Amino acid sequence: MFNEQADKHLEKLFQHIPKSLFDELPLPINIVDENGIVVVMNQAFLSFYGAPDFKNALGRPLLEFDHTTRLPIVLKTGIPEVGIPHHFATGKVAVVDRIPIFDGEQVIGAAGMVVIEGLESHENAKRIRESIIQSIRPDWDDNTDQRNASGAKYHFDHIITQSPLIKHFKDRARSFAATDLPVLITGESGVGKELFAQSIHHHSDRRNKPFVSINCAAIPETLLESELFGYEAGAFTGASRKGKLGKFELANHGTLFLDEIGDLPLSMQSKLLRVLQENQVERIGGNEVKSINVRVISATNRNLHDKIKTQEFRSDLYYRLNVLNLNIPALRERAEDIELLIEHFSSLFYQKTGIYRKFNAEVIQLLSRYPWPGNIRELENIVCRIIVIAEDEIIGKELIPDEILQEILGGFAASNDTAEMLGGQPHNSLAEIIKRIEVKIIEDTLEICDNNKSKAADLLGIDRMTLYRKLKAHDR
Ligand SMILES: Nc1ncnc2c1ncn2[C@@H]1O[C@H](COP(=O)(O)OP(=O)(O)OP(=O)(O)O)[C@@H](O)[C@H]1O
Repeated sequence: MFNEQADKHLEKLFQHIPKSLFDELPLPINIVDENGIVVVMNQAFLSFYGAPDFKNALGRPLLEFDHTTRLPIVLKTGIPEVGIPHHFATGKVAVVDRIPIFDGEQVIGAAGMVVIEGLESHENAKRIRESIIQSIRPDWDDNTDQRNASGAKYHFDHIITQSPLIKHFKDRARSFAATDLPVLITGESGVGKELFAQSIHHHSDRRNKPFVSINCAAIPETLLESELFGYEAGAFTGASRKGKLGKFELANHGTLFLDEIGDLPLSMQSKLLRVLQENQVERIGGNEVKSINVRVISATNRNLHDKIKTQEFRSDLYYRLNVLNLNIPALRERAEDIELLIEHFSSLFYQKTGIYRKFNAEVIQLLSRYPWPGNIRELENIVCRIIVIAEDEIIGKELIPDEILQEILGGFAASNDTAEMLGGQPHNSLAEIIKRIEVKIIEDTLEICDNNKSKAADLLGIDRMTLYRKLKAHDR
């Protein structure tokens, strides 16, 4: 079943398959245009879906008919999602592929294909599926089998973003992957430094070799040396009888990710520098020197320049590690990603649990004003926390945790610039300015709390009587 608008998409889709076969394809397919409007649905899809009114979805937004669809996300990210289990709104569960359709660099639509059990193993269906994927994106490399091959779970497709800034960093990181040089990734906690490190490994020639990571802040100083370099049998009291391989040896021919490198104790810094200079390790208690071939990616949320000034970090080690550099921006510097990430994490939650919740526009707007000190990790955590307690399908602002609301309100006050507070009259007294700020904060809080004065008083950390008194004093 398809309408006239479908032609453009079908042209792309059917480079290798005659158009007339579309309705006979045993593979359930639906296709949306760049606005998420359904332009194609084949008979197999309608039969699979089993909801008779679904054929009315043609020409309408897919989301209206199936709130569980991730095709709108694929439209935004341009990233294929292949072989993913999906719970449909009808309760059916199937393995699906979601493929963006490109015209040059531009995403002009997305196709959803149901790869049902049994159908997947059917040779014909498999061939057709591969042919469709190839015709949509001949250069696309099906990555489903690459996961976990090396211990790196993530690759660039997992970095969800619509921010030009992050897209730029992804491009830069891709070009770093083509080299074998050390990379230092800096940025606040939770911005995705490890995601970038794993993606670089995955995109490099070392992708089928190990990706080994060590958190330099989490391991006690006394154990760090044996963790990094290993030890021989009976090297010290309490050592294992068999000895132990260090992370460098484990990562041989692959990538070693040194997380929280800014917290590496000084004593270890000189040992690490020596290994990096000589490309050789010697296990504790051993007398054999072993050559190693490891690419090092390190990350830190510390300011290493400051640490060098205070002599807590060796400058020679810094220059060795910081040949290529990525400084990942905080989430608040790319607020345009917040809505997309909320959708992404709600959708992941849904895939895992079958619980579907949608954040309303006001909540998204409020959360976009929160500074997210814990960045994406914090956002993911808050999205899950809210979904778990939400009883209704649509999530409203009353479910935003109080501590987050308080921060948002503080932000409102700070963002009211001085000129506005001065009301255009530079000769206002300080008391007048403070009064204006107070009125504004109280008004914003009441608005957020739907005029519920007890809740507003709670958020402002004052008792209800004080709030009434202030409202009266300000003629509100
Ligand atoms: N752009 C993104 N899209 C989707 N998920 C993301 C993105 N960036 C980060 N995440 C997720 O956020 C969490 C934190 O990311 P990650 O561990 O890479 O951050 P980090 O900067 O290394 O943190 P830390 O400094 O605390 O080690 C992970 O669950 C990661 O998968």
